[in-house]
Amino acid sequence: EKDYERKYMYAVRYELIKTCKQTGARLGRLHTPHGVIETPIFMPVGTQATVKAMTPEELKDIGSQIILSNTYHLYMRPGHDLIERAGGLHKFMNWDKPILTDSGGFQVFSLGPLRKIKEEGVEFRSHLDGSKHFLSPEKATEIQNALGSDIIMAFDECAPYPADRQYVKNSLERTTRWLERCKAAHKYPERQALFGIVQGGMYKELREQSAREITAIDLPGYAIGGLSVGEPKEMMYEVLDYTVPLLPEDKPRYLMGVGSPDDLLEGVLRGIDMFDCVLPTRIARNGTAMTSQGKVVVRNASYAEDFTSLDPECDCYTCRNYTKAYLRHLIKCNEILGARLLTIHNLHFLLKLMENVREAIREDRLLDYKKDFFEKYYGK
Ligand SMILES: O=c1[nH]cnc2cc3nc(NCc4cccs4)[nH]c3cc12
Ligand SMILES: [Zn+2]
Repeated sequence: EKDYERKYMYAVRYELIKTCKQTGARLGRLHTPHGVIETPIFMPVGTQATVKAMTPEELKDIGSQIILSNTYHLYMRPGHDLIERAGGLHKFMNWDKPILTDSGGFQVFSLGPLRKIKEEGVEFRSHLDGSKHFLSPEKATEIQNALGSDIIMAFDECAPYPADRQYVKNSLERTTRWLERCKAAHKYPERQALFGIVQGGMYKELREQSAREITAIDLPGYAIGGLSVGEPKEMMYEVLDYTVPLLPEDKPRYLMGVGSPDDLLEGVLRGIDMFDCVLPTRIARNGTAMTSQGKVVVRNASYAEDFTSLDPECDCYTCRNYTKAYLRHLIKCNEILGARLLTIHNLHFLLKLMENVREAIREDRLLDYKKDFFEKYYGK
């Protein structure tokens, strides 16, 4: 389309197709400048402008609709200005579908003692060479504007777990002030959608306060942050139980950093539309596969002479062409092909799971699907 058409296009528009009668699950479509995304959706993580070990073509072949990348990492290396001169992140990494970038807050806070938080922003030392840097709502927004991602995340503070109530309250209130500053600094709201992030730790009243404050700021989508930070699963589900209903129905809901198959299903049941997690790609590289029969640690000696497919019920390239014995061999030798083949399978497994979930919502049988999946995958 011509430039003037793009000017009047929404950056991101959520279309709610149906809500499951049995549960809070939703079927939706997310319209973005780089294509339409069917939700609920799992987003593979490509921290340094690559989903590790995968080409864009392989990502498309397994059904990836959108990928994540990281503001902090790309700012540190190769630099957001270089990527801007390359024509933006899509062009730089040759990915023409949607991209979501996290704002860098979480990564900087994960640096631990290397950082100092102030109202203005966060001072930290580079994990690469120890040099001093400063990230603020304005800087994080400027970086994401330069990267050109379709969805950009507000610069927030993900409170550590556990954290005392007063700390979490002060932190969520600063995150709200930082969101206002991100929205004010955002240069291209008509083509990059800024999502706000709800914080509040594990405290019901603070989650309600954060949800009220963040959704009072009109934005194309909202995320739930501050979870998947080491808290018990049941605690995360409880926070979702009372936080998700406070988010507007007509906007996408993104649960950051989640997750494993059970967390994805529990999140969908509670009305979450978008997920991301490094798990499938990370465990693939050290030899663990998610299969229809549950986890298979293919590097275990028991598979040394197992000449059967990784997952008999999977139709991915890896399961159609290689045996567990061969995959084990590759992983033991730390061969690059081992990481590639297990990554292809694990991502395909989660993307296929979400495709099955969308179909189950369409046919109002999500609870049955979840029960069957849990019995096969977790044996319970
Ligand atoms: O509040 C958040 N704000 C912005 N980004 C996040 C990313 C997040 N990722 C996880 N968990 C997944 C993990 C990945 C590596 C260590 S934990 N939790 C997260 C919380 C946030
Ligand atoms: Zn497979």
